[in-house]
Amino acid sequence: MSRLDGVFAPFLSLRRILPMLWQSSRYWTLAGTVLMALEILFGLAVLYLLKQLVDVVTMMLGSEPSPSATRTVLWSVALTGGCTLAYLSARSMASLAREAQGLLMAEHIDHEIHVRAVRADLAFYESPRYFDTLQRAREAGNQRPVQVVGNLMMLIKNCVMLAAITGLIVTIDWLLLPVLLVAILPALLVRIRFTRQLYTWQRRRTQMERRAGYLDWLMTSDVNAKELRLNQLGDYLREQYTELRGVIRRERLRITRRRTRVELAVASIATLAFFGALAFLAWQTAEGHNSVGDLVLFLLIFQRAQSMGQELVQQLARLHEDHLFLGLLFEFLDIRPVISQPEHPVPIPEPLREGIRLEGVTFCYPGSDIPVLKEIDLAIRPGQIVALVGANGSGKTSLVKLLCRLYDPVRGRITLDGSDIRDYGLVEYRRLFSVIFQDYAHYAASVRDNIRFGDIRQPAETSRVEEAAVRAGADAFIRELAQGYDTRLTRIFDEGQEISIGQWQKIALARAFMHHSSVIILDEPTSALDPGAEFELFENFRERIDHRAALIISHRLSTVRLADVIYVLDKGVIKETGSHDELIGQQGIYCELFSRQAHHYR
Ligand SMILES: Nc1ncnc2c1ncn2[C@@H]1O[C@H](COP(=O)(O)OP(=O)(O)OP(=O)(O)O)[C@@H](O)[C@H]1O
Repeated sequence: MSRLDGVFAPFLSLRRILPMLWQSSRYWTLAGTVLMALEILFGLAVLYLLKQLVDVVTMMLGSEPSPSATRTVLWSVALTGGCTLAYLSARSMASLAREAQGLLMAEHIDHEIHVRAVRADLAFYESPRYFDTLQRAREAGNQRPVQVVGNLMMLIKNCVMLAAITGLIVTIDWLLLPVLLVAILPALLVRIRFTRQLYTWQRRRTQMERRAGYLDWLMTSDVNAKELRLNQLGDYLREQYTELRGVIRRERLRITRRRTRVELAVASIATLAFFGALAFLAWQTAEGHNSVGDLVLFLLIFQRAQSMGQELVQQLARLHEDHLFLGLLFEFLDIRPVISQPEHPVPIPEPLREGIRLEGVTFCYPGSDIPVLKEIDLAIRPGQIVALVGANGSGKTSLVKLLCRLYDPVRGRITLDGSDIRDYGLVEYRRLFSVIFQDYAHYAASVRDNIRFGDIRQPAETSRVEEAAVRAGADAFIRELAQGYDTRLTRIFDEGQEISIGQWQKIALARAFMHHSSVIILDEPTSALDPGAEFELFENFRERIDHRAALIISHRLSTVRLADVIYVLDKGVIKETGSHDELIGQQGIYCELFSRQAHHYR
């Protein structure tokens, strides 16, 4: 990118920012623009009136004092004072408008980020590259867009002011114009160069910053407090954190040191230019080519112009910096989900006749070409209970993610009543399922909401929450809590209460039962339940789930016995299929696993 491009690039951001600004705060945008115009107008009027005042007083010095001349001076003073008051009021109101604009724009950007974050594919959160984009968008901050507009307004204001003052300087001697340029331009180029360097460095360091943030979270969050203390990890983590912060600090200071050196050189050139010009003017004045007044005027306004120029440089540099960081925000806002909605979705069959089938499904996670599922054929018919068993990492959870269309297969297809699931509306299709994953959510909300989140379309006071809790075997312990269903869970907020892991799991189960879906998917649903609770859950499981279809993943083979069909996954491949009795008869992997577990129980 050329230097000139660098200077003008920030204005490109405005193409996207201005419509956002207009959308988020029309009233304040209009008010802010009008007030800024008034501020410039009154500011210039004050300068002009001051000059007039000095002219009038100078004229009076050479003439006799008279009441009319005194009145003129007093009127002139009053007018200048009035304009100054108007200027100050416009400036204050403009700053109020900018603040209001800023708050509304920040909310708007937050909203845009949240919409994209919620819609983003699951892959987004499972890939560090994408996750960095989110982090950088967050760092770009929600204040940047409004800063760009604020800076631009100030820039326009300063440009108008500087033009007026430059005009005055040229009236002294046009040769002073190149001197003024030498005093301003190099500083501008230097600032732009270092802003770019800082930006590139920050982009490179996102991962490191995120890692430091993670270590900070490890040391300060309650989630890991127990392990951290028992394993005495505190010192180790602190050292790692200090080391990372040290690298970040040193690198940043290196850039700032370089910048300070170059800026000092540039400031020296500007000072040389100023004193050179002063020497020239002093010589000209001594030779009688200039008046002493010109010399005084030069001393008064050249430095003012120089400081305005520096402000301008800073505003341009800030605008440039904002533009770079806004690029990061736009990068995130432009990410489109890969799991997309068809243009003309097929209506979901009601009720399901054939159910769901996986036909030759192969799947690799994005960024990897190692298949975690290979040529999978599997069917879940309406009302059928299907179980999936297999060693850790054999691909069970990945298969559930494909079923729910959190990912699409790389090869093969998944069908619902014969049609590819990519032909159905995404939201409608996902609504067919209620799922609890192994790492189910612990919401810092009331017990009622924790369950209702399984079907948020239900009203806040729905009796379905209690029904779901009864089905999950959670009702009894919930009623014993201090505020029953209204008890707030987790200790993140005041009055929150913590419950045991098994109790959390029962609440997660209730959340899955809350939604009257066509298919219920339970990934390790009883890993934390006591044997009594587990037995009760599966004793009359079919009635409990209203004879809907279910997919159960469990390492406890006593649990999967009740399934109509059991699939045995091994390294992403289905090795055995059949009912419990059939698989025992096959004397294969399942039979061996079952015998081993049964042996332990005996
Ligand atoms: N987000 C991911 N990105 C890349 N690879 C992944 C991701 N999640 C899982 N894997 C890989 O996919 C394979 C299957 O993982 P999966 O979670 O499906 O196994 P699982 O059978 O459910 O295991 P477990 O019984 O331990 O829950 C593993 O080798 C794992 O490393």
